[in-house]
Amino acid sequence: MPPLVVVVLSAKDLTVQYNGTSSPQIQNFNLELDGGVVAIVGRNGAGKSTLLRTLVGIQKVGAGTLEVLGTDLRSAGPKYDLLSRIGFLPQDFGYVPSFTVEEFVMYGAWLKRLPRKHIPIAARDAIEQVGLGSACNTRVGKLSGGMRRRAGIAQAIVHSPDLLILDEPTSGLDPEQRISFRELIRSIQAERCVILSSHLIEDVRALASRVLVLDAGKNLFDGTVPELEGQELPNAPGDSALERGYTSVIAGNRAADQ
Ligand SMILES: Nc1ncnc2c1ncn2[C@@H]1O[C@H](COP(=O)(O)OP(=O)(O)OP(=O)(O)O)[C@@H](O)[C@H]1O
Repeated sequence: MPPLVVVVLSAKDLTVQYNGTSSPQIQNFNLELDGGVVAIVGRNGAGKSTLLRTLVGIQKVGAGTLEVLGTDLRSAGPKYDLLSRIGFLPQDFGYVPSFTVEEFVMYGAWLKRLPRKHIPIAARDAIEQVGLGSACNTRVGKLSGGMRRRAGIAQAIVHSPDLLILDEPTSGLDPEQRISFRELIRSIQAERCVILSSHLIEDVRALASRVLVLDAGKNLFDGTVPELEGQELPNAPGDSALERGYTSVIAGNRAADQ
């Protein structure tokens, strides 16, 4: 018998529009996902954060359908069960500056309804995984930007979510930490699906089993890293085949729009 494929996410003709804007920020977006690490790339304002915010129910679905871990995101009412299975690191995440790293991560675990007796150990584990063990008692407000982002990643993984959604997780990390972050994602990807947005092509190449190129809210490309490299057009700008493939996809779409 073939293995059972569990659909993590299914979006069909998904359209999302902020109130007061004249056109949708996400247009007819389609995606079926059953695992792996998916990287969403696109220029500033392409709609990456809007899409990720919609996947976790912060931004509402305009039209089309969206199911995440079997929950229909168009349905009304609280979605505690779904949210307890998702880890989300927004681009600009909130924190109480006076909390220590440990308190910050424990608070995240409590919000995710982890049983009280498991919280201290889960928090310690997550903090160790992001390499912040020695900063456990440091106040979050005193951390450097990159260290604070690592604390954010620890908070996102503390409840061992089935789906991890990270908005530009490596921005502000130093090269060593970016390498550690990739190792962390590799170590957790076997058990859970990861969706991340990134402007950093090396991170995409190192991590992604699937890449989506988003431009003006449209999904222009959905495939593997080698397939995106294969989109390269003659004279396309970029320092690597992947960058050239990416710029070619964007340029091809602009030419088609004119
Ligand atoms: N709250 C909002 N209200 C109205 N428009 C918004 C809002 N948030 C974002 N937008 C608009 O939606 C579009 C997509 O923005 P979004 O932040 O999703 O892009 P992005 O791809 O994540 O960009 P970046 O790479 O700069 O983070 C942009 O045109 C942006 O101006």
